[in-house]
Order: sequence, then C-alpha cells, then structure tokens
Amino acid sequence: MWNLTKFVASRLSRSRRFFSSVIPRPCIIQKRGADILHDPWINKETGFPLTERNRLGLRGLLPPRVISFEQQYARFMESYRSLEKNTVSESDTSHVALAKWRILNRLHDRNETLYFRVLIDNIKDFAPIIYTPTVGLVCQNYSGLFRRPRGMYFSAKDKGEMMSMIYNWPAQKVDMIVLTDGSRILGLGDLGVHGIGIPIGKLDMYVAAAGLNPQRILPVMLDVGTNNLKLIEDPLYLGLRQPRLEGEEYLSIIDEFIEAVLTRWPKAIVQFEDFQMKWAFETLKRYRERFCMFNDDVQGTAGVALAGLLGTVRAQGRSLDDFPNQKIVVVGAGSAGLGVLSMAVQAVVRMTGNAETAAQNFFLLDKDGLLTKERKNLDPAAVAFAKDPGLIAGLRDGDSLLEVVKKVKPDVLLGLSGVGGVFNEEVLKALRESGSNRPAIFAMSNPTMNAECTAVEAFKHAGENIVFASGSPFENVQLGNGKVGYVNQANNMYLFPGIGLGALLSGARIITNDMLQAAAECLASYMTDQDIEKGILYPSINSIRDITAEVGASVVRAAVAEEVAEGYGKVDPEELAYMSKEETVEYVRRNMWYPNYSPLVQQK
Ligand SMILES: NC(=O)c1ccc[n+]([C@@H]2O[C@H](COP(=O)([O-])OP(=O)(O)OC[C@H]3O[C@@H](n4cnc5c(N)ncnc54)[C@H](O)[C@@H]3O)[C@@H](O)[C@H]2O)c1
Ligand SMILES: O=C(O)C[C@H](O)C(=O)O
Ligand SMILES: [Mg+2]
Repeated sequence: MWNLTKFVASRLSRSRRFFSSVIPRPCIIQKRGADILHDPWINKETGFPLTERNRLGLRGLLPPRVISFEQQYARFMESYRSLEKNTVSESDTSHVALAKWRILNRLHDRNETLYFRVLIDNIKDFAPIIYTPTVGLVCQNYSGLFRRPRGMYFSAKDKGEMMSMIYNWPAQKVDMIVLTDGSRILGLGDLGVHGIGIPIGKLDMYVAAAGLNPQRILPVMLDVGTNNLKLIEDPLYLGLRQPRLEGEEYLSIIDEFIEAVLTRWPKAIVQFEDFQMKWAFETLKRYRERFCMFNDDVQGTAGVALAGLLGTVRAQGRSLDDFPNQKIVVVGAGSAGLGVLSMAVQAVVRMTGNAETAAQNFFLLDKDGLLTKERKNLDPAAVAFAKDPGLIAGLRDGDSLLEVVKKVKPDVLLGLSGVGGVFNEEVLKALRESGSNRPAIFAMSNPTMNAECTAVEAFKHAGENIVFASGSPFENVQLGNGKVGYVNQANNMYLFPGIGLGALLSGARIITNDMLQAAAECLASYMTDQDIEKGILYPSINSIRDITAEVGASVVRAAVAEEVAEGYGKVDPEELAYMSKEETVEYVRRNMWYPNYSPLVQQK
C-alpha cells in the first residue's frame, strides 16, 4: 500500500540531497568579481578553478582556460629570463636592473602568492633586485617608478589624525612593521618619502626568509619633510616639500604613530630602518624598554658583523678565545659602525670578564680620521671607542685611514662609512703588510657604488689570502689557476628576519641584548670548519629560510630564558619553555607561511 509518510520522507531526503548539492557553501572571502582580481593577496589570475569562478562572480572576467600554478610560474620565469637575455648586452646596468625590478614589481602588485613563490625559489637572483642594491636605485628614481601605493604614509600634516588613520589599513592583524623616515637610505643620504622602497624590500625579505604572512606585514613611511633640496625642488617629488622636523616636533610625530600602532595591534613588532644616526639612537633609547622594537642598522648589522668577525678568527686558524686580541679598524662612526663596536665589546667582556680593556684593540675613524679622546665635540656614543693618543707609537687624533693601518697593523678593516672607494689601493696594500696571517676586509656600505672597495680590488691589492665580505653582492673573484676568491655578503638580511620572527613567535614583550646575542651566535655557528677555511663566513642566501628558522628559534629560546616571552597564539610561555632546541626549531618552521593558492570557497 502506498505510504504517504514514506513518500514524503523519501521526497524530503531527495530534495535535501539535491539542495545540498546546489546550495552554495559559504565563501571564505567577502569580495566578489573584479575586486578579487584587483586584490593581490587573493588574486590567482588565470589560476582560478571553475568552482571559484562560478561562486565568486568571476565567470566571464577571465579567459576560459584554467592555467595551473606551475604553468603560471613557468610563464613568469620565461618572460623574466627572456628580459635578461635581451638586455645582457646593454652597457647601462642600472637600466637593466630597473627593468627587472619593474617586472617583479608588477607581479607583486597583481598576485602575491606567485610573486613570493618565485622570490623564495630564486632568492639568489631576485634578492639583489627587490632588495639591496637595486632597491637603492628604485628609491632614487621613485617619482618616475611609482604606480601603486604599498604600505602606509604618515606625514607631519597628519598630526592628531594618526589614531583614526591606522584603521584605514585593510588587514585585521599586523605582525611586523618596518618603519623609516627616509633620512639615511643606504649610503644614499636623505631620500625623503621615496625611501619607502626600503621598508617594502625589507618586508619582502621577511616573507621570503622568515615566512611572515604577507597579509600581516606593513611597510610605513613617516614623512617629516626632507633636507634634500633637489627633492624639494623636484615637481614630481611625492612627499612634503618642507625641511625635516627637528627636536620635540619630530619626536611627537613618532610618538603619535607608535601610540596608534600599539592601540590597534598591541603585539606588532616595529623594525626601525634607515634613520639618521641621531634619531636611530634616540628612538632606540626611547622605545626599547617599552615595546617590541629594534633598530636593524644598529642591532641587526652588529650581529651579522660579529658573526663574520668570529668567523674571521676561525679562518685565521685561531681559537675563538683569541677574538679579544684581533685588531679591528672600523671606518665609519655612525649608527652601524657604533652598533658593531658595541656588540663586539659585549662579546669581549663575556669572554674575558673585563670591561675596562674590552675595547683596547678596536679603532674607530669617522670622516675626520681617527677618533681619540682629544676630539672636540666627540659624540657621547663614540666616547667608549675613542683612543688615548700615543697608545700606539705616533697615533694621533684625525690620523688618516692609511696612517692608522700602517701604525696599528690591523687584522680586520671594517667599513661602514657609506663612502665608495675609501679602502683604496694604498690602504689595501698597507693592510697586506699588516703581518696578519689572513687579513679580513668587510666593505659593508651599500649600495654597490658605496662599498669601501670592490671584491676585485681587495683580492688584487690586499692579497689572495684575504677574507672578503661586502654589504652588497659581488661575484666571486677568479684568481687564476682555478683558485677562487670567495665573496661573502655581510648584510643584516642574515639576521633581521630571524630576530623579528623569533620575537613574534615568542610573543616577546621587548627585544633584549641576549636575544640579539643569541641570533648572532647562531649565525656564527652555522658554518662548518671546511667552509670557514675557504674564507666562507656566511651561508649561501639560497638557504636563508633555513638559517632564519634556526636564528628565529635561538631568539625564541633567549626570550624564554630572559622571561620576556608572553607566548604566541595558543602557545603559552610555559609550553615554549618545555620545548627542546629541536622542538623550538620545528615550532618556528611550522609557523612559517609558504605561498600556495588556498581555496577561496568551502570545499565539499
Ligand atoms: N651591510 C649591512 O648590513 C649594513 C647595515 C647598516 C648600514 N650599512 C651601510 O653602512 C653605511 C653607513 O651607515 P650608518 O647608518 O652608520 O650611516 P651614518 O651616516 O650614521 O654614519 C656614517 C659614518 O661614516 C663616517 N664617514 C663619512 N665619510 C667618511 C670617510 N671618508 N672616512 C671615514 N669615515 C667616514 C661619518 O663621519 C659617519 O661617522 C651605509 O652605506 C649603509 O648602507 C650596511
Ligand atoms: O639595506 C641593506 O641592505 C642593509 C642595511 O640595512 C643598510 O642600511 O645598508
Ligand atoms: Mg638599513
């Protein structure tokens, strides 16, 4: 007999089955149609699968064929390589570098997932384009290159408005901010608002090396004016056309910005970048105990240099305990040079327990030559490194670099002067005569034109046995007979991503000296004795993600040991404290973002 109840039940179940297959499950994103194609965080371009095209209003807005991620990747690389091939004969290298930057930047603006995948996979080729040295050229030409804004701009005219402006940023969460005021961009000086290229490049490295999520990073330009008259007079200059604010007026702008940031994102980490020395030190002093921040030029650079200096001791076949006996001449008494010496002194104090004599083998020069206690208007930050005149026979205030090298006979010459060519032929030849069994040259100023010497010059004049490092990349030098002069890149890119990542994943309240020390030691211990013997002080940039995971873990552990870790997400400080070293590295790796297209609609 026909059973009504059964009939209705079966119809209901069929219709439920039918409806569950046609009622769309909720979509993961709110946006629809062209808005999605214009959002580089989620855009997949021709890679949108048909279900997403149907459900997100994309049908008809794209050519019909779905192209796989791998095909999109190959297509991009092919166009990049063909640009390279077609421009190889051009003598204008900056023109070629900018053309490469443009093609990468266009991808960055369209599709961040694909951009970061090609960046990670080709970091050795692409870092010199999106980061140092090409990024310097980009900042110098920014008014012409500017197409789309990236990051945020806060200017002196925004005083009183910043607390509301910060909510204009579209992401709910921000983990890492790189902030500049454009006052000392690499060794290129005051580039005003055009210095925004630097925070963008640093954060690209954060994503590539530290696996920060690109939706949670924020490059920021604080425009307090510029003292660069050429820019002020340039009709296309994009910033405020007024002299830089000074004193309390300047600090009140930074204070207001920081307050706004910490109100919206109390756990965001702020990296200060390319501030002129007085503000680099002042802001570090002002904020370092108040929230999680660091100055990359002072502290990141110091750690990378210290790792290289310790590597140099090993390369000379000496024991690490011999570090305090290395005679090191630092050329450039700015934020970076002073940062390096302060950290080197801390390392000596830890080794010897003696603070009084810790700086005795370190010599410091600025644009007026050797710094001694006789120097008038000696910067307080440099006092600890100013020498007693006569300490070494004939040593006088203002001695030139050549005189200092001849008198001191150093083991290491380290340049952070921002001046290209100051390690000239005479200086390099004098270093060769220093008696050190393996002198080291760190020409750390950026970009390439500002390096204190080139790699070829160093090996030619100071001898084939030297250890060489530069801030911007140079090719290894062919010395003949199959011998290679190895070029290291002593750039803070080896540490800042790990410092930031470790601070983030520990939920550090502040960034302490021990955390920075741990980062430097981790980098220093990364190299094998065989590498070091060849003069290789730093790992290949190809392994930057791996290095950053290790550095990040060492920073997490130091934060826990110092009880400044407050935990991250569901991981509380106790859990961090229980992790072994290997478990901490694993925890860091697990939290590194990797570019893959993720589904934008719920899967069945
Ligand atoms: N490789 C890296 O990771 C790294 C990191 C930070 C800075 N840097 C580079 O270091 C350079 C300096 O940066 P900073 O922040 O210390 O700048 P800064 O302006 O604070 O300091 C520059 C210093 O160099 C001195 N100087 C100028 N001309 C000199 C000369 N002819 N001889 C000796 N000293 C001279 C100045 O008196 C000053 O003390 C820049 O080129 C920057 O790109 C490199
Ligand atoms: O940006 C770099 O390449 C390193 C450093 O931060 C610099 O200012 O030169
Ligand atoms: Mg810098």
